[in-house]
Amino acid sequence: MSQKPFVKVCGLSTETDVAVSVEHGADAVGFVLTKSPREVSPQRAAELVAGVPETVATVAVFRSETVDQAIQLATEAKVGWIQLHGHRTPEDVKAVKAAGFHAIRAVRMDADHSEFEDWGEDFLLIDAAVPGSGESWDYKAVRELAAGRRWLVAGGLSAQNVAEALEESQATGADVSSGVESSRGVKDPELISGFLDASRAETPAV
Ligand SMILES: O=C(O)c1ccccc1NCC(=O)[C@H](O)[C@H](O)COP(=O)(O)O
Repeated sequence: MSQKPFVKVCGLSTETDVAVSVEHGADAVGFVLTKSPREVSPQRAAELVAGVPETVATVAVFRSETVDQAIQLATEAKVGWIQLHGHRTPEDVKAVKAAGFHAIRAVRMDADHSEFEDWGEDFLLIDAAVPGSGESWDYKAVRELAAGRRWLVAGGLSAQNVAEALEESQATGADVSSGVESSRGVKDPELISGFLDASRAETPAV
């Protein structure tokens, strides 16, 4: 990859983990506002967002919520971006954008090809079957399907495989959660900084 990848660290819940992500060059930080071991309230997300510089994107993540609920909760959390998992429609993306948010739409790597079409989102996020599960997959499998899109590769990434995943998939960037945790839902600052450094490393020639 010749351009610097766009890297998002997701599922943050402490000031320390947000600060480490920002200091080590994260382009986006994510807060899970849906049922998850990483769930934070919109009020807690707003406290964390207050410590994020404007140059870094703040993302609220949703799965089972309707788009109207997501917009309401994201407004309370004071984020600039909404990430939608689950079954979605082009109208959902339009509603997010019309409400003044940037949009990330998440799809499973094995979704119907029609779901990889451009619905007007800022990024497509191509993930494992279960979001936030730490499951890896064959990142090069969607390379042709996603070519020409702005998209993030996600699912089972860590400092050990992110550079290779970016190279193989030709994604615009990467998203991580489990791979920077010491146990489920508990982020590790050293793993966060290691991931961010590794995501910008060139893949060694083989
Ligand atoms: O992280 C969660 O628990 C979660 C729950 C419900 C919907 C989305 C969720 N996470 C979304 C993300 O952006 C994750 O970072 C992405 O799925 C990658 O996760 P991981 O394989 O753990 O790195």
